[in-house]
Parts: sequence; C-alpha cells; structure tokens
Amino acid sequence: MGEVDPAFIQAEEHRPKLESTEAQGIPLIDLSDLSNDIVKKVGDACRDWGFFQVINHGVPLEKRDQIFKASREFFGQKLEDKNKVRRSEKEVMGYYDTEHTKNVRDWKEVFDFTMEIPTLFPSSHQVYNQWPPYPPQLREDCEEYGKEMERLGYLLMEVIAKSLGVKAERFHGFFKDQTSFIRLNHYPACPVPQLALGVGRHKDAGALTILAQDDVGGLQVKRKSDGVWVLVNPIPNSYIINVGDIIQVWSNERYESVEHRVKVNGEKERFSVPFFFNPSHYTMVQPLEEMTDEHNPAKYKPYNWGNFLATRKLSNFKKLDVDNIQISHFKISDLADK
Ligand SMILES: O=C(O)CCC(=O)C(=O)O
Ligand SMILES: [Fe+2]
Repeated sequence: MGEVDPAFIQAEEHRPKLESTEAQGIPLIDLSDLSNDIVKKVGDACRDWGFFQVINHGVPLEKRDQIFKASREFFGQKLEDKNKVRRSEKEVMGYYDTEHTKNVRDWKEVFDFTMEIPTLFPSSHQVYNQWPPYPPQLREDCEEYGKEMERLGYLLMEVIAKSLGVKAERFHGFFKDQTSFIRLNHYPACPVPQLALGVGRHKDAGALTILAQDDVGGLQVKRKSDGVWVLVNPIPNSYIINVGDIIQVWSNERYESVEHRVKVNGEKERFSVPFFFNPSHYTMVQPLEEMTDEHNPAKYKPYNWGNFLATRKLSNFKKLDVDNIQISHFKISDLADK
C-alpha cells in the first residue's frame, strides 16, 4: 500500500489504543445441543452483546481451511493480477482496496462474491460475480463455503426466531432470492496501527453476519454495558455471529446491532471471511407484527432493502460529502421524547 496516505488517518477520537481489553464475557455457545437452553443463551447474547461466538456449528474445518488458503493465494498476487477482477461502480462484486467506512479509508483489501447468481437486484443493479483466473480452485472453494454459511445462517435465524417467541421458520421467506454475500478480507501489516483502522467503526446493515477470523485478532466490539472497545478473542474453528441492523428492526429493538471495528497490526497481516446473510432486495424491512402492540408500537417505518444496500455500497465505494444511509433515518421519533 506504499506511503501512508492521509485518507487512512482516523480522527483522534476514533484512533485505537494499542493495548485493548480482551472481551471477557462475549458469550461462547456450543451449537451441538439444540435445546431450549441454546435458545435462551442466543437470545441473551443478542440482547446483551449483539455478538456471540459459536463452536460445534457443523461447518467442516476443511472447507474453512480451503477458503482461507485460496484467499491467501489470491491476495498474494501482484496488484495488476488482482485488478483483473476489480470492482467498479457497476460491477459491485470483485476485488478492491479503497473501501471507505464513514469516509475514512480502511487499511485492507477485499474480494466480494454473492451467493445467488445473478442476485436479483432491481434491474439497474444486476449483480454478477467476477472470478479470478488464480488461484483456479477459488471459485469452487467459495461456492462450497457459501453453502455451509447459508445452512448455518438459516439455523441461527431459527434459533433467533424462537428466542423472540415467534415460530422457527418466521424469517425464512425473507431470504428467498437473498442478496447475501461473502467477503474475503486481507489486512496487511500496517506501519501506523495507532492512526489507522482495518475497518472503521460501523454496524452491519444486513440481517446477520457469520465471521471466521484467523488467529491474529483485531476485531473489537463496543461493549453495550460501558461503551469500552473490547477485543474478540480468536478461538480456533469458531464463528463470530453478530446481529445486523435488519434484526434490530425486525425485533423492534429487542436486539441491537452493535458497533464494531478492526484494529490493524504493526507486524502481522490478518485474514477474515464474513458472510453477510441478507434478505431479498424487494424485502420491505419493518418490525414484525408479533413484536409490536399498542404498548409497544413500531419503532421504524418500512424501508426497501435493495435501495438501502445499493445506496450503502455506493457510499463505501467512493468518498461522499454526506453521511451514509443508516436505519436511524427510518426511525419513528417517540412523541414522549420530544
Ligand atoms: O474482519 C473482521 O474481523 C470484521 C470485518 C467487518 O466487521 C466487516 O467486514 O463488516
Ligand atoms: Fe462488520
């Protein structure tokens, strides 16, 4: 990435401290026992943290190892080779190294691919994958891994539905024609880890994120109880799950999408692979009827997910002079607060 471009430098109040608290308390849940106890544990974690880790999730280790290996091989190429699948304003999937979060450049490079091909977006936004020639097995590894993520995504949505007291399949219909995508993240070692971030503070806009990280560590979560940034410990072969903005809206804020960011390392590079489980573009996102009643009215106006996603993707692609789209724009202000 060469000289440190000022575009990477975070405002002082957002700079990471070099030492940071380890996340004592982020729940670790064993999914092999699908009893009510798990439902309660997942529900409590969604409410108290917006984050949890899972083990015994059923994703074969071999599939995870393969996608990490392919990712390392892909990013290890020369820039001119990675540029063969470069993302553009129109081709929203593929490689790029200029993502901005809240208008500050992230210290990372990414490769995005979508699950359904072509993902059904509004006709102006047909989404196709761009597969690189090298490494040759990357496409197959990605597609195989994607199937595992989808399976785990549905399973987790069932547990979350039960924890909210609605029927297990309540959310399934929203994911027909889903706009889910997977991102390969590479965070190179950074000469100024105290000034830049791998990903600036943000909340995930989709429904649910399932993240695999390597053993380097760097993901930090803003702890709900006190606002302190705590590090999510890498646990071998576990997945980090977080509630996205859409679950916050569907649950009418029973669960909250929590801010997180990625610190970079002065010596070590880091790899991670998030799966963003997203509904169809034509989903009107709004609180579930079951989550509202006269004492607990809907806190959000319905919004169209496809438009939200397209607007957010454009603002992450290039620096804009306005703040990017947020669910707070659809919040119904409470008369009692006025
Ligand atoms: O790499 C990570 O640990 C997290 C990345 C992330 O938060 C994101 O891509 O939304
Ligand atoms: Fe994120």
